[in-house]
Amino acid sequence: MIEVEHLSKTYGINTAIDDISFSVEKGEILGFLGPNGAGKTTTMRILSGYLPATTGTARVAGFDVHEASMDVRRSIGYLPETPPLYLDMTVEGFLYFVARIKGIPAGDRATQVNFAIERCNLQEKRKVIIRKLSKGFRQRVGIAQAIVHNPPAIVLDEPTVGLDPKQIIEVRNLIKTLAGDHTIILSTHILPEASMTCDRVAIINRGKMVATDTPDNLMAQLTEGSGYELEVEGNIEQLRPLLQEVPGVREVEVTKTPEPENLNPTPFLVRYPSRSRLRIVSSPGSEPGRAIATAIVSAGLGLYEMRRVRPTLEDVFLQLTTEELHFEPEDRLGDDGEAFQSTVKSQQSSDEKTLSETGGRGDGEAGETQ
Ligand SMILES: Nc1ncnc2c1ncn2[C@@H]1O[C@H](COP(=O)(O)OP(=O)(O)OP(=O)(O)O)[C@@H](O)[C@H]1O
Repeated sequence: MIEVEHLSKTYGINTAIDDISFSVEKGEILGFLGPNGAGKTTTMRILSGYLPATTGTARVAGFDVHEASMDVRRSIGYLPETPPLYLDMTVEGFLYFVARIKGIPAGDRATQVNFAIERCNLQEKRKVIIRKLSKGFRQRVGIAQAIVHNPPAIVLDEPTVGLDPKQIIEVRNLIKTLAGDHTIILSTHILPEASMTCDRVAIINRGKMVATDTPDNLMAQLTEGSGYELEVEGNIEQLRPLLQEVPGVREVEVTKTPEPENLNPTPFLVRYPSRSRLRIVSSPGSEPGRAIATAIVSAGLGLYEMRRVRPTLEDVFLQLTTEELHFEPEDRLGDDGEAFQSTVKSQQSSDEKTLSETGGRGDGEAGETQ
């Protein structure tokens, strides 16, 4: 549905995007991630026909953005970071206005406006002046104006920025319901949002595409950050060499040692002063959890908590977009610009398997309400 090939854009001497290529299949939601100034908005504006590229091609629904820009505009709905709303119009009046601007024939406008109002759940607000709406409802009106002509593709630039947690969930759910019928590109800074909402993500840094894959695949291949956190009671120095011998264990770090009772100034604040906390880093692809638990129990120590730690999309993002990359050579971008084939399974908290006195944290939606 959307195909981008070797797209570049320069502003004077400043290269905003540099030879990027990607595609989005029909019905897919692609998350477009990148730090500030990475080139996301520039790419989205080119795709939406609002900005010419310097070199390269982009096609939406088969139409070239340069050669058939009017067809492209008919095929795409664009929600810029700041929704273009006329605050003194009613929701309905504004959508009729947009429908006319977008060239919808007069006889079809009522149907199309009703379609957008229903899809965005704005029925109760259709007669309300936009100025009086909350930011969340204004964002829905912004999405309604993007879909009023029922385009096959939708481009949303930071659609949840500035919304409160409840509004974020509502807009996110709305985006999910639009997928399937529509192909969606969604830029966001909220990485759990990308994990939860998007089928695939594309990560752009300094104008270059550094990764495109499903969030799960990207996370699954991250070499750093997999391991376990444990709470153990007993002689930790006796245990440490045993753990280091377990196949798949790369590093054992004691993060909290037992506190000598006479040195503990506030014993009532420390529930378990005799226990240690450990962080174990496992080798990529290994699964030493069972052997770790066996080693601890066989050594006669108490195992009170064992929690798997998995890299998150945030870890992937940081590794790909910070200066000091820590990848092994085979995990880096190839010199030929070949996409990064990388990184870690499942989002950290939702899949954490906790073996604990108090049970699992079960905070898989931790990012949801931030
Ligand atoms: N009109 C312009 N003139 C000159 N430089 C521009 C212009 N628009 C964007 N740039 C530059 O191009 C680069 C990419 O900007 P762009 O807005 O596409 O990034 P972004 O990823 O959307 O950033 P953000 O997340 O902050 O919105 C930046 O270095 C920016 O300063």
